[in-house]
Amino acid sequence: MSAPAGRGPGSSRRDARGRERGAARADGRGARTASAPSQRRRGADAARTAAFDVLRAVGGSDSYANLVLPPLLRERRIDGRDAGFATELAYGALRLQGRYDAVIEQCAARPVAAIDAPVLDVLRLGAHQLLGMRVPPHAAVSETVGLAREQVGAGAAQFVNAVLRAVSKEPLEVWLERIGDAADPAGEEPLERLAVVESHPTWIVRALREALVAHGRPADEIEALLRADNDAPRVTLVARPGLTSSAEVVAGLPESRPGRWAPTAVVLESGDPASLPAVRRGAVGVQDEGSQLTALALARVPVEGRDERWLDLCAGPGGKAALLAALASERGARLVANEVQPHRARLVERALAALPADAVEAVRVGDGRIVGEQEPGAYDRVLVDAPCTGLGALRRRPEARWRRSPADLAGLGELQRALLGSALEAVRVGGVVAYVTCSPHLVETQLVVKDALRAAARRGLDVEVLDARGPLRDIAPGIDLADRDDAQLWPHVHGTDAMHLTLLRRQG
Ligand SMILES: C[S@@+](CC[C@H](N)C(=O)[O-])C[C@H]1O[C@@H](n2cnc3c(N)ncnc32)[C@H](O)[C@@H]1O
Repeated sequence: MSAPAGRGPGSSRRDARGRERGAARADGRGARTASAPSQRRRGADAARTAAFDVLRAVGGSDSYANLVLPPLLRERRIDGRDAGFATELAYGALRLQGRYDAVIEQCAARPVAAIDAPVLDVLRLGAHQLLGMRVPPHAAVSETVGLAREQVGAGAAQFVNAVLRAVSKEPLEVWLERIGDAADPAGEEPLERLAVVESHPTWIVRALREALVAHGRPADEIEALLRADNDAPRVTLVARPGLTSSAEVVAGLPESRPGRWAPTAVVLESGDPASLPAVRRGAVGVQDEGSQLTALALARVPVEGRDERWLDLCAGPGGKAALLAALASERGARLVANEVQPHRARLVERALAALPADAVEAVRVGDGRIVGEQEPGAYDRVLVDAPCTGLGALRRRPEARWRRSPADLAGLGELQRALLGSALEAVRVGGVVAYVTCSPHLVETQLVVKDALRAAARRGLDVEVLDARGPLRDIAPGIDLADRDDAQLWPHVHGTDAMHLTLLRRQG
């Protein structure tokens, strides 16, 4: 379902010049900010309406919140604190949807499946203001009731009023106790309790806990991990070597600081990265610090002899390709970036545009599964940043946890095995392959590597698993890694996405 009629760009809330009606926000006359909601009296404000439209687009037409919201804010000229409010409201309501639905069910005395979808979205927004943001209860209820009246109708507004008043009667801690008890009345299903309280599907909680344990971390860290998934991540920038440095970026941006691990990383404390001149000219990109570490580790691990041709097998949209090409350029090597989807290959071209021409041999559109057969032994370093469930980046993709299902693992697993198999053919003897996922799910990480090594052995390839801790510790001294050859990063430990890295060398 698309955004409700009349609420999209150019709707009745915009005047003939496309400006927000009534508020004269840009002039400051009578401005109402989302962060001072108690001062508002009528209807729904622009920030809440934007958040509502995002939830509708995500729930109704399978859109991605982080693709819908930024252009919507730009079109409606919502900026500054209002933009921050709309973002926190939409993303928070989506991340914590499981928790809020359980609260709403108790207050509405009916299952959420029996509530019309637009009304449920309004209730989720109200619940997040009451239980997840510091919006005064009176303002949260009255503004959200106004939103319901405007978007769904008077009858719905009454229902929303009654439910949100009930929600507002208890603080978050009481609700967490109640929904936890409802999920686990006998006290025998702690994962069910955790799943509802920390707002993750149970299968994901189980998979994340297994991955923690397999990587030498205590099972009870799962709670901290789920909480980290519920926090809004900071924007991390990558300073592309040869084009700029993290020190230069930090010196030019008062609202930034160096990253924790990667020498290329800069944390942006506030502001829109797209507006930064260095980002516009391609010297700097937006990239999670864990992603940076995986690309840096592939470039760091020693190879014997020739080190001239590097391959990024699954390159779109090009974040790691741009970092790899920058690193390749520094030592006279060249990158081939391959991507199966033409529109994503175009994004790779754009990401690589700022790099010296001799750093990039080609950006190709092609199926990575056959590159090994087409170009056996042609590359010195190969990155397989495999398509995956993205369970390691749930904090960045607020709706992803509700979209994914265990059934996704089968199709992705087949693709991941084929891509890694192809990479092991494409790398020369003595060269290295990095297998990377932004998922810690063991089926996508350890199991894929195990199967791909077995299949490679059947084809007569001799492949050694390298200790990824060496290059990672060279890059990030003191980084906390398990006592295993492969490396798993975690949001609650490292502050990065839960990136997985296995490094492999062709021995024969
Ligand atoms: C995890 S993303 C890569 C992210 C990228 N390395 C970056 O840092 O921006 C996986 C990519 O693999 C691509 N892909 C999926 N199947 C593929 C295939 N058979 N061959 C090559 N690329 C494929 C997807 O379209 C997607 O762009």
